[in-house]
Amino acid sequence: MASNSQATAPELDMSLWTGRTDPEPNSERWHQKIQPLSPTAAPGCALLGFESDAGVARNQGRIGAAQGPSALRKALAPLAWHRTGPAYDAGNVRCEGDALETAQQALADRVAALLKAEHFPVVLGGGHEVAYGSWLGLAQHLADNGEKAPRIGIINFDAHFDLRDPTHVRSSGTPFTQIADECAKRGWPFRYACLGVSRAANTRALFSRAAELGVMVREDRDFQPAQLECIRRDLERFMVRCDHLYLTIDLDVLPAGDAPGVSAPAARGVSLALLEPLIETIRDSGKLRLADLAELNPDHDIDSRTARAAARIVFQLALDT
Ligand SMILES: N=CN[C@@H](CCC(=O)O)C(=O)O
Ligand SMILES: [Mn+2]
Ligand SMILES: [Mn+2]
Repeated sequence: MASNSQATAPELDMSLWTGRTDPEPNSERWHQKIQPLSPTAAPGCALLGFESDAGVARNQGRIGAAQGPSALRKALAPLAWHRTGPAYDAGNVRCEGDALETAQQALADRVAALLKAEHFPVVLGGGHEVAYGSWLGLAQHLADNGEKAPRIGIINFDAHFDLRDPTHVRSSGTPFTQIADECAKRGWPFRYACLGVSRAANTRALFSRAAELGVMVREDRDFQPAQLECIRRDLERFMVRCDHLYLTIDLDVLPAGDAPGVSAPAARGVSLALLEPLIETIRDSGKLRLADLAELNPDHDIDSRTARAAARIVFQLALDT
């Protein structure tokens, strides 16, 4: 629960979960199966919204991602149900005004509680400032469990490194530098893979910082069908060196035509057809503890394309058979 008045946890609103109902047996859709999270719920996939675009505003981007969680739920609601385990709606954490740090801490507390209850949290952003709160929740949980220096692997599908200098402004452009700083403070290794990076959208300073931090980088142009197996093998080598994985997907990694509803659309991007097999590899690794989706901005979406792509990714991540 949010611990103060600046980041509130609005009542769970299940009214977004509507859609087509088929009369045949075995024809359920997400809106018929998802349940409001209760404290005694059996372990399952728990969706938690992060209603924030304060980080995007600070990063001089196009605001609107605070409405992302609702748009994503609406797009997921009518999708067919293929899970065996339960799925829950855990409500939202809302960032009030510019109170980003408070909201990130509230998100971390909620994520840590979900992990403690053995759920698989999928956080629905929100700008990519969601990543700092998500990671902090996993870190809190692992520290509470007595892990001294957990090897957390962060896998970010993104056109951007989001490794800007956070000294003066902490924003949607700084979460991974903030995490690197936090890891250094704690004496934890920082393991970060950033896949789908656009060279044109990231300065030389950002490439240098990525190199200094030992980031695994694959550019958007590396994603060719013939190279997919090679990228998968590299990713597997990265994952072997980690105990726990945190997957974060910035929807601006997709081509702008597929995902116009983001703050900073990618001129080139990587298609979902190429990303999906890698997401499945990560899902099936046995190490994935937490995932989030960032930057869905319904104000700039066209015919819910971005929301539908995001929902498809959540659908895929939640498959357990
Ligand atoms: N999360 C956003 N990241 C990008 C935005 C780039 C832009 O607005 O053009 C970044 O800071 O690099
Ligand atoms: Mn991005
Ligand atoms: Mn990003």
